[in-house]
Amino acid sequence: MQDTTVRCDAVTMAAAEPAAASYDDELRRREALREAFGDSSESDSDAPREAASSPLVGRAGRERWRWVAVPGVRGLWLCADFLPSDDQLRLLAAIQREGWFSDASNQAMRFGDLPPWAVELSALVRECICIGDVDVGISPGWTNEDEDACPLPSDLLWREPLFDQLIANRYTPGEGICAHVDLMRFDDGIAIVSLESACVMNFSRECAAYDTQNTQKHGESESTNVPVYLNPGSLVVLSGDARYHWKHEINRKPGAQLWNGRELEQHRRTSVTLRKLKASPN
Ligand SMILES: O=C(O)CCC(=O)C(=O)O
Ligand SMILES: [Fe+2]
Repeated sequence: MQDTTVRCDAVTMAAAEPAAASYDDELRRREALREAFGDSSESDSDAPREAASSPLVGRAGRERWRWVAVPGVRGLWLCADFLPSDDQLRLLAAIQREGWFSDASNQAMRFGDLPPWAVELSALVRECICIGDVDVGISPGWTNEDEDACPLPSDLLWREPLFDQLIANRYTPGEGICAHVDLMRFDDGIAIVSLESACVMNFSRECAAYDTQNTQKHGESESTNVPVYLNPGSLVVLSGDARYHWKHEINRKPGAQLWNGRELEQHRRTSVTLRKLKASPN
């Protein structure tokens, strides 16, 4: 067991030393560009500016951004089409180039000085939250103008840096992550990008059980479960209730990955989780 990211199967971890964070500057964006496209794209003066400023997503991706509030879990938002397929491949290639994963290691953590592609990804998460369409769906009592009707409260959205910690997880078929709430040393506002195999992430909340007079049954509780389908290229954002009061879990044991009554085919899955460390008390 490590961190709160309790993998259901044995994993090892390649952790880096914390390093000083310098976040969103132009130099890093350029490095990210080189990383994703190679040197040639920078010297290509005919390249459109939009493409040059964001290697992980083209304009087509941006136009599709649509946020859905997951019914029943306050603070849980899904953007299913965050990364189009070619951008997913580019992100995977950038992760692959880090050389983090091997037979013995399927998780990597980085603190502070994130790789350029992760800095770029963080900026893209912010942009997606800012400009993506919002659909509050059947969330009771919300309108699209509500403070709640935004994937991240503005104090989290505009903090600097937005994220300074990442975990990349690689799951082979059958491997998942046990139910957990992320450690309290991480601040509110967590983003998870899914790549490769689709999966169902289950959110569960312990609720006290009540009898017919609505009095709590001694020592009893019931669990509310909300399954969320995470397709490759999707982004989920957790804050508030979803981050602190709901556990999340991916159970990929045979028979457990059910969606619309059918079992999902399992392949390798890679995810990138972005978080922000809480300031340490001096
Ligand atoms: O792999 C995922 O999608 C979730 C990872 C996670 O929950 C974590 O690292 O805390
Ligand atoms: Fe987690």
